[in-house]
Amino acid sequence: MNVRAVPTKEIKSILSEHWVDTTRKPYVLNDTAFIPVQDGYPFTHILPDRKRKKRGYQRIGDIIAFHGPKPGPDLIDEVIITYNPRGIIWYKGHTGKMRIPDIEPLYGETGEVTFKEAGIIYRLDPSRIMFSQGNREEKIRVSHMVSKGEQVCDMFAGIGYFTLPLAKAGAEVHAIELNPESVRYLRTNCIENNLESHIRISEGDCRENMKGIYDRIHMGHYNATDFLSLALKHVVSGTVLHVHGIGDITGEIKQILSDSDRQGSCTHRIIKKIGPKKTHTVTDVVIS
Ligand SMILES: C[S@@+](CC[C@H](N)C(=O)[O-])C[C@H]1O[C@@H](n2cnc3c(N)ncnc32)[C@H](O)[C@@H]1O
Repeated sequence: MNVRAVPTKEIKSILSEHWVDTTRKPYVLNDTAFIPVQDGYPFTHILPDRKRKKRGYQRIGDIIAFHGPKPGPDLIDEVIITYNPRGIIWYKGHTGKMRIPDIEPLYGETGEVTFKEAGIIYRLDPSRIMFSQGNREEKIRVSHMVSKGEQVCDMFAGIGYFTLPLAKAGAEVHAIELNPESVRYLRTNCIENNLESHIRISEGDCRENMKGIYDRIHMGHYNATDFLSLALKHVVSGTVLHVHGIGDITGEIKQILSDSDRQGSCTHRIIKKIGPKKTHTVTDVVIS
């Protein structure tokens, strides 16, 4: 598709020009809009035809990451033209309990990136550590639930995905993480965000590191229910748990509560779609 790059703020007036191909949609990227041009008129760029179904990818700093099937050369070219990224990677999957990404580099370089999301600075190497932008709304939601001085345990802290927004919202967070490389980024990210006095980091397994009673327990792991009976040893009436999982796990949670002689109310919500008929969910459990 032949397009002309124009300033986005001029798009409204330009769309009525005679050279515009009105059968195709303009493509807008920040301050630049790419307007489809009719045959025979001058153009500044050629973009791949955009008729195909839109394929999702993440922008993690200046690296583009694809999930799902391997993208073809046309899509890779489109992404290069559109974003001029430092590198493009394809996440083939994750391995082991630390969810270490199995990636294939597709273009340019990979390596450490620093970026801001909802006012928090994150640093990580997306080719070595997972990052899910689909959890953005959930991070905002839970951080709005926090009261100042609340004692929170983040049992699967990673590089601080939830730890950092929770601490920024006023919580005192005990962040536990098994993967030493994630812990290294977690420490850096605490300093980058000036939150080191509100975050206590334990490097190791949450099964050996939880201490005392918490007001809130964050369980950001797809197999969180495997760790729920342990978490229930660190609650009192009023403690809130955010139990992540795949699909509706409220039945399983109620069974574990009952087996542990605990009672609580469960509210289940979908965070994102992760495959055909497969959803990443979170169930808020308020202990009574
Ligand atoms: C799914 S990732 C983190 C996800 C993050 N909370 C999010 O939703 O984006 C899970 C993290 O838990 C860590 N992990 C896995 N098992 C653990 C355990 N038993 N104790 C502590 N951390 C663990 C992994 O290393 C990984 O960083």
